Amino acid sequence: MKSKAAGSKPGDKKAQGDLAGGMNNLSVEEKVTVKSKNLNVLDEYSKSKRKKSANFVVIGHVDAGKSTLMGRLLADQGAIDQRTLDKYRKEAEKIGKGSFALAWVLDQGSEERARGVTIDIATNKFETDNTAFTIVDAPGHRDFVPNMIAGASQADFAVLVIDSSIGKFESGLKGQTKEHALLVRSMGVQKIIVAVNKMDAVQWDKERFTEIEQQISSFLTTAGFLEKNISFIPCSGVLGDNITRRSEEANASWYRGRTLIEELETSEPYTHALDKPLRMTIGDVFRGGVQNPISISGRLDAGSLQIGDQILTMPSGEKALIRSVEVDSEPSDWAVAGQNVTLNLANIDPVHLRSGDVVCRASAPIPTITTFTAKVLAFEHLMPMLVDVHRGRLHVPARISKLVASLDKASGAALKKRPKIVSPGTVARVVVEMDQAVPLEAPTRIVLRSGGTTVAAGLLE
Ligand SMILES: Nc1nc2c(ncn2[C@@H]2O[C@H](COP(=O)(O)OP(=O)(O)OP(=O)(O)O)[C@@H](O)[C@H]2O)c(=O)[nH]1
Repeated sequence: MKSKAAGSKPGDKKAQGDLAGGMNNLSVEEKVTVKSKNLNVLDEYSKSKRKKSANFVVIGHVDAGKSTLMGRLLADQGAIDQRTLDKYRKEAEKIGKGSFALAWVLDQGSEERARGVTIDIATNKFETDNTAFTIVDAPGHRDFVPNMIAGASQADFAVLVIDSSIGKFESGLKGQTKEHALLVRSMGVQKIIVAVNKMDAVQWDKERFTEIEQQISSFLTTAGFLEKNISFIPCSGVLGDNITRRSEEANASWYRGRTLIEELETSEPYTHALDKPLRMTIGDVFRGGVQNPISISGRLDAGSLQIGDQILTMPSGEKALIRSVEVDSEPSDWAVAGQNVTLNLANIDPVHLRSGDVVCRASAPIPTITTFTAKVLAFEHLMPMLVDVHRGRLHVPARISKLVASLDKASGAALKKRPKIVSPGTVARVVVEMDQAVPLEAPTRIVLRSGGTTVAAGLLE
């Protein structure tokens, strides 16, 4: 994964903070205590002008224009400098793919450039006045569904990109459009913004837009999205209409709604449980030198923390002290849920830290469990069978031990109790037993895989 997520190497001078200097004679613990300010983090957060953070996943059929649209968003928001953009444009023209230049802002791998298809998940960041956004660009190609699931598992909301051109909308609807939308909903994403893209290719035809709006809207509501959480924007990634600027008069003059960026700004991250117990899933572990032995990075799922706090890591049950904190690669005294952070730790052996482990506090530890019930969307036939449970980068051998019921997608009501088999496209409640105890609690997003294929994805109950 080409993640550019927060995280400097622990050898960085900056990460060591000013713990050195005149405090060389103190033990690590004493140094940390000296640095700790004992802040009321939630007060600090509400006083601070710090921007809220939001992650969104971009989904849609192959070639719907996802990368171009997001490249446009990044370029217009100033996240890409003009020189880089010009360079991409020149390179693209050299191999006769001029129109791909914007997409390259996201699809940075050379293999992807040659094929013009997004393979991996790229994370990209941009900011507005109020929010720091991270885009997880999900690929539209059929083979890449597992990557898209990883993207969806980090998302606060989704942008569904639809190709409005004649024939393309229809084939997309039969292709990944529905599959992706159903998947993000099953993973607990509640809000979806539909970018009705390539409107330039249908001469900004209002009737075409309305037809697409009606069809997608009826599908999304049966997939369990509430009408108030769905919005539609007629736009063109290539031309930039209704992305960060209003459409030209001659184009969608009939549209008075929000631009994509305005819609993103009004989308509140769905769970930033600031006042809940601390939870942070470790993404990466960095080992450094003697001075600065160990750092971890990841996103704070819930709660808050500050320099000097003692944390507990699960499942090892080991404690550690927070020496320094970085939020989005900038030094900070504290961090709250929703932020991407790097923590430099003291008093812990790195063998106790692995990506996928969970950071919490001894006063409110995350439970470690071996059995759970989940509401999942099936991609393959489900029956009592062996599976691997994936949560972020954690994966554990397990088995589906019981099919409790198949469920109505919209209401979640039981349709059939104790089915013998659940067919693809069905939402079901299942019981899963894992081979080892794992730190997991509701409503974590999980994926079930078997023999290298994703068989189901959903939420722990
Ligand atoms: N007319 C028109 N063409 C567009 C627009 N946006 C993208 N395209 C073209 O559509 C094709 C696919 O665009 P991409 O941005 O690569 O599509 P994608 O959805 O990211 O594709 P994958 O990464 O393969 O899933 C390219 O030829 C683009 O130039 C648009 O707004 N209008």
